[in-house]
Amino acid sequence: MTDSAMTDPAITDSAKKLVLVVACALVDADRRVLIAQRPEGKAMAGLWEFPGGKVEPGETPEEALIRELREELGVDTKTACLAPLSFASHSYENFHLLMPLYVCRRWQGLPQPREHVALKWVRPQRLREFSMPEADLPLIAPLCDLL
Ligand SMILES: Nc1nc2c([nH]c(=O)n2[C@@H]2O[C@H](COP(=O)(O)OP(=O)(O)OP(=O)(O)O)[C@@H](O)[C@H]2O)c(=O)[nH]1
Repeated sequence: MTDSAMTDPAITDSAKKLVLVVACALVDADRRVLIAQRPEGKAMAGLWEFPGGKVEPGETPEEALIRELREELGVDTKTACLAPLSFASHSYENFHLLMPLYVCRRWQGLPQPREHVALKWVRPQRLREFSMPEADLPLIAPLCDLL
């Protein structure tokens, strides 16, 4: 590594693995957003996140999100019901997260916490009262603006 690569944060950041994760703000009729609490034993345990997960090879982001919503919450939706809102680009210690956030207002089924400890419907203005992953914090303002 050159001297400049060791001191320039842009260059050192680019050495981190880029991880593509899709996330979704499910929005109910009262304009509340669904957040889910991460279980013990996982990184960032106890934090409240938007449902979603990593995009697997061969999947579009929308396919990945539809799969994750089914696996994590037991709800079904389709691409036409997923509206891109914003994205997070955040450097964690071991990887750089790129996370598009979609809004979904139409789905089938009642969300169940299949992989999380708990689920909560929250008005976007109250999201700051919950501990969320650092990457998610800039996503709160666009949700407040929208809802
Ligand atoms: N689903 C989701 N993941 C988020 C959010 N914010 C955030 O930093 N992440 C990070 O993005 C990654 C999500 O990938 P994941 O859900 O497939 O990974 P995981 O750690 O739960 O499990 P895994 O690595 O065993 O698959 C995690 O590192 C998670 O901490 C968020 O709002 N929603």
